[in-house]
Amino acid sequence: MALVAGIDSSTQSCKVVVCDADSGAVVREARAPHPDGTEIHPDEWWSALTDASEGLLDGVAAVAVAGQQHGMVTVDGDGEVVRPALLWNDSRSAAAADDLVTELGGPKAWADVIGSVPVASFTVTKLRWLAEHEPEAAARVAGVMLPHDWLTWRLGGRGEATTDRGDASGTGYWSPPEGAYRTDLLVRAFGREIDVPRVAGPAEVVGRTPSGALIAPGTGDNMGAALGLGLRAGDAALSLGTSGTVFAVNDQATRDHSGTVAGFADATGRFLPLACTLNAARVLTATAAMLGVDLAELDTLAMAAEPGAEGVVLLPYLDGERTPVLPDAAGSLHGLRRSNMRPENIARAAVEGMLCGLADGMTALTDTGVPVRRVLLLGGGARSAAVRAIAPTILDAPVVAPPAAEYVAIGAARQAAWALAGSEEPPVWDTAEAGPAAEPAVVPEVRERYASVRRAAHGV
Ligand SMILES: Nc1ncnc2c1ncn2[C@@H]1O[C@H](COP(=O)(O)OP(=O)(O)O)[C@@H](O)[C@H]1O
Ligand SMILES: O=C(CO)[C@@H](O)[C@H](O)COP(=O)(O)O
Repeated sequence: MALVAGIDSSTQSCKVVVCDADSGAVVREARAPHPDGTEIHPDEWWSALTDASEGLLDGVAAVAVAGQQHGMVTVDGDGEVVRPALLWNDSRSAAAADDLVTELGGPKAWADVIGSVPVASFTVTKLRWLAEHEPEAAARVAGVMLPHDWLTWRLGGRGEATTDRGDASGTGYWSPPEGAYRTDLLVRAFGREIDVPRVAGPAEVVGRTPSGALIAPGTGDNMGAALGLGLRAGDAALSLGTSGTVFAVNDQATRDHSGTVAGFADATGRFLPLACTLNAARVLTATAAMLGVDLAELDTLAMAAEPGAEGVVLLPYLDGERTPVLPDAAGSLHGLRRSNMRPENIARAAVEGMLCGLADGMTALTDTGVPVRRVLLLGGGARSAAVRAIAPTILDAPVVAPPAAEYVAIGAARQAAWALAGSEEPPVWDTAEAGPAAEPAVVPEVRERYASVRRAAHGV
């Protein structure tokens, strides 16, 4: 039995799974935490990866890394890290994003060229911020990589730097419709040309680990999840990790001029239109902490309240927000009265608020012409019984919760198995076989009230 490994280096932790290359069955797995913060030295990711994979990779024939998207890793001419990486959820480059959008002629101009309208998450805006705010560090930069690029490069002994089209599509200087770097946009942002990783083919072998395992190109974490779930036409994944994402695999490139849907590429040669919120599973942990309960008790409270939480609405912009673009917003509770100010309603409002933002993302996705006939829940937040119970009251499509598993890491392992097999298509794995879907039981007033509170509070 050949074994392959997949690594998910995400915002809060590094997860490693080892799978049977033929069936995808998970043979063993481990994880290690990442430090909190929106600015992290990449050595922290390496150390978590090393800790999590300790003793796990023996006998593994191929490996791939899927990583949190967009993070800016800058290296000097010797390959040394210039400054800690700015992560996807670091909003300091919001003004740089506005400037870049205006300079190119507005949101449509960006969407037409790269399929997305850059916001502070995108690497291109972080490069502009660095050039403007830290000119001495910027002067030492010889190259820029994404988190998964840098880890893949380290695994391979710091040889050639590579990336894949999925993760490259979140930089803002690689165009999914054109399938090529737009060096002009990188130079526009940073002021000069710097090295970028070569974009490898979806199942190319890009190196070997010191123990001889093949290294596949890896990808962004959402693209990894799409591979791990085996997303098909009509499926939308709704991931509740640190970020909330809703995405689908599509044959055509997406260009959403409103910017709500990012027109990313996937890890197989197709496309991955995606909407992303900055506040997802941590809305639940923060609400549980505020109420002084654990996550299971939060579930019980939320499920004891009526849909709509008797009028209580949480706008969950605890870390600012990306969709809608409100980088400086704070969260807010609305509709409190003496009669409804109960923990049950606050818990329910947290789950509903988190899901309403993603329901809006799903509507934007279908508005671009992507069909959604089924929603698959994944990520840490999908382990919540309340989320699984409440999702059908908010999302206008049948909802399924595949068995709880690390689908990003499994997707990376599937890519590794693909590179190992050298086949045209990825191996067929049925790791995400889900039970019956919960039919939608939408309570329209919940989203309507959420939207009217959001408009009143933020004008969007
Ligand atoms: N049963 C649960 N209910 C609610 N949230 C959960 C549950 N289990 C895990 N989480 C949350 O999921 C998050 C981690 O999810 P994960 O998808 O691994 O995130 P990331 O990939 O961004 O690091 C944490 O914030 C954790 O508190
Ligand atoms: O920025 C995005 C998508 O565009 C995020 O989805 C990141 O890729 C982080 O993922 P998680 O750590 O939340 O899984």
